[in-house]
Amino acid sequence: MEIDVEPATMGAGSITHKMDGQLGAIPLIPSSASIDSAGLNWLKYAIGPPQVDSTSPCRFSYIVIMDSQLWLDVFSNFRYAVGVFLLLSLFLWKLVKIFSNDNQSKKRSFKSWLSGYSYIISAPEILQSGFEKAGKRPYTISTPEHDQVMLSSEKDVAELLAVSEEILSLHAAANDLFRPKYTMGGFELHDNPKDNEPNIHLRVIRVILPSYFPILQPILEQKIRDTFAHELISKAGTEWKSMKAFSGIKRIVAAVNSVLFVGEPLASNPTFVDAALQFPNDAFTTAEVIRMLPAVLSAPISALMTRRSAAIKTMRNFLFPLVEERISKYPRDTDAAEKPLDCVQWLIDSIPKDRPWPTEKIVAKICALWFGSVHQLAMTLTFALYDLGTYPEYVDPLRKELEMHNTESELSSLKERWRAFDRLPVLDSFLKESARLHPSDCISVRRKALTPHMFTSGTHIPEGAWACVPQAALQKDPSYYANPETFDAFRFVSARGDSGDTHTRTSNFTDVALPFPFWGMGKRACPGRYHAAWVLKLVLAHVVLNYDMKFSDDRASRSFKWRSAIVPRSDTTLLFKARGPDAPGTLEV
Ligand code: HEM
Repeated sequence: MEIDVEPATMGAGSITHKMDGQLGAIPLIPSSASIDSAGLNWLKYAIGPPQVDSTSPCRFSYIVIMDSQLWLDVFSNFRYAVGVFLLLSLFLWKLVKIFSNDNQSKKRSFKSWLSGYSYIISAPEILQSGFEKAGKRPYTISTPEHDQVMLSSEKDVAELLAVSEEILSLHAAANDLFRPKYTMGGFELHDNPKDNEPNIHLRVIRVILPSYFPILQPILEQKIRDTFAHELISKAGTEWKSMKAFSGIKRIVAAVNSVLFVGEPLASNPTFVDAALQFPNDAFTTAEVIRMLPAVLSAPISALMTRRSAAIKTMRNFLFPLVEERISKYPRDTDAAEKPLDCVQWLIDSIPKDRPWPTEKIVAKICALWFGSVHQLAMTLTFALYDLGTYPEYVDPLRKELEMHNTESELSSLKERWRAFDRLPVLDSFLKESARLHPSDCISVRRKALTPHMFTSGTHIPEGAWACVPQAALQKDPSYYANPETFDAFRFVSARGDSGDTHTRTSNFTDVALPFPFWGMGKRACPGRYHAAWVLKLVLAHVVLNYDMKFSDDRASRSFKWRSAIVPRSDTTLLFKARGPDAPGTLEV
């Protein structure tokens, strides 16, 4: 099969060249897989999960055929069954429309339909081979909804970041992706022109929260300890306990984030935490379905799939009284020491005195922050644990480093201990290497053209098209990384070996740069990256210090792909064995 990849329009002309696609033959889905009703995983039932050959991640294939047990599983979940049914109907409807055209346009529309829809099931391969052929020149990829111009040279990306947001906008791209009008109870992600303080909530996450990391770390460690233990299921006759990796980790991340966002006691209220986890899950899944349906179906289908925004409504029902109570209980002049330490409070305290916000706006900003805070973090953490299971040779160096940290920082102040923890080189490098090779998305820095834009190189972004950076390809680019396909947890430290104390970092996990666009780039680079890196380190440290860990099986494929996303499969189980009474406890700060 051939897939179209067009070099981006250079000035007036546009050339099209073809690449060999990598769609191919077809393995079967294990029928024992069970539905993770909370995740995006229903999609694998619609197209079948790719079986990735771990030695050559680019060669994989899909199946559209399923066994009867799988169909039973799908149709036992009414909402997902409706989604699958509608998508299949849409495919058929489009095909009928195409084949009712005259011969010439039949061929043309079938080709563009095919290349757009190839993107849904093979985006990682299309993006990678486009990158290899283009050699850092811009190239264009078709998706079912719009064209994407991929930029990867220093010059093009610097220019992309400098263009005004009224021309190339992240928030407009996010609105297209997540359809918040239908999936998030009505609020929009894009900048409201009447909002004079559009960035206050971002500052809370980027600046204020990190300043409290040292004080909050012991509280978070306790939460991680408790939630982790709660997620483990004992198996009779063995010391090993099991956890469904992705769903367990999502619940751990939601619990930890709840402490940081709303504080106790709400963070321990299961109804709130469940709704807060369900809200982004519902939004992602529903947005995927309605993106592909005619606009007229967006409202009824989203109402059906989100059960009339049940999760976000529950979340808001908790947040409204919380915000109002905080405003009345802690007036501005309250001593800071008496105030709760969480994002709700810091946001309230950051609002300009002379321009108070309505409760509705505070709640909407908290929900917007929450939306970005769970999924990518949970996917990154799941992939990091997969890497720990796949490359057990790094457990010892990580343990040594963490145990030494525990001993050395026993008598230090909270701040000094946190700083030392934050600087642990092997832990930081391991996570960065895991994110480099296993990002949860092959694309970063998405910007939608609100008006047409011409780059100085002559690359043209038409209105409605997106300019993006091919993250996964850049993170494996041999011009940036030696042996780019090799997992090397010491890649970002000065020395290789397992004596953690002799290492110093050559770059940081949270650094933002073109060879590592994991956090995006420019002034929109992820404001939650310090929070994310901190939580990743705390959970990984907890696992390494307290447990031996392994996979419950040795299957090759532990993720599935949908568009440019790479999502952990819900049926991977991890096994954990406590290291015994002599093992050092969790990290002490
Ligand atoms: C591993 C976890 C995470 C990854 C990989 C990640 C990645 C990203 C990326 C790629 C962007 C777009 C940047 C750009 O286009 O230049 C972004 C934006 C954003 N992220 Fe994250 N993120 C993560 C965790 C978080 C967390 C924990 C929070 C909140 C606590 C958060 C909040 C946000 C927000 C609010 C934006 C939009 C920024 C803006 O509007 O200017 N992210 N993130």
